[in-house]
Amino acid sequence: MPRFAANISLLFAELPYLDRFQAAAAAGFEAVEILYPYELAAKETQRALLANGLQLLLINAPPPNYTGGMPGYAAVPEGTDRFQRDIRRVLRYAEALKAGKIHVMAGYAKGEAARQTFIENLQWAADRAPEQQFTIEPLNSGDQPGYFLDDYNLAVEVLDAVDRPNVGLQYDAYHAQMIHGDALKVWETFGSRAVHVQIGAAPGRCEPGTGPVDFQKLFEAIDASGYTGWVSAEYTPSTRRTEDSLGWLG
Ligand SMILES: O=C(O)C(=O)[C@H](O)CO
Ligand SMILES: [Mg+2]
Repeated sequence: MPRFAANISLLFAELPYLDRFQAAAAAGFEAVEILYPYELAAKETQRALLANGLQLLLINAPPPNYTGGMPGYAAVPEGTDRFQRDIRRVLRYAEALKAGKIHVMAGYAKGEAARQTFIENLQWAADRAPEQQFTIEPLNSGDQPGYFLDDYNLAVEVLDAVDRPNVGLQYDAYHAQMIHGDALKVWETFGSRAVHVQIGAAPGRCEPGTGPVDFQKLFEAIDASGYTGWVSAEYTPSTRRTEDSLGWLG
């Protein structure tokens, strides 16, 4: 079985932010990801990680957060100044929190200029912080209408054009199933490009087992592929308490 981590922006969301770290550790997780840790000074998140012996796997760029923030500027042709400013800030957070990976969000844009902008911005970020691993993740257009990166084929075309060792694919079973209708097949086709993995059932984005994706098979395929990184649970629990949604961990 893969090593599982908790995305504490979605899991344990019934608790105040700083209480989620202890809850994740008590549930047996040793690693977490946080989509938008920017509402507090990095020091506070750092303390919570340390106090609970947790490793931080991933944060999103850009700030600020879900509520009101744009989902990135990396592919927005007129957004390059904003993109670079955001990346500088995110890198400060990532350094303070020892975040292993930064998910760079593409934003709302379409067409050739957007594609070129995305490629050049990713190259800029990759060259500015060669020690930092960056990821890109296709998001389904039902949740994010107009989001540039909405397909796994497009993601690998972009990665090939970016051609930097520190920019890779973030595979998410929920989005893969929503976009292409078969999360397992998407893994089999594109999994070799993945540097980070997230899971959630589709279409409800609840815990594994609440939709048609066969997670047992998916976990076996992930193991068989040689992927040795973390698999992060990124879903909205169907239960009131997150702990009660964790039966799939076995
Ligand atoms: O929506 C997702 O699946 C993500 O991982 C994004 O990072 C959301 O911000
Ligand atoms: Mg995801």
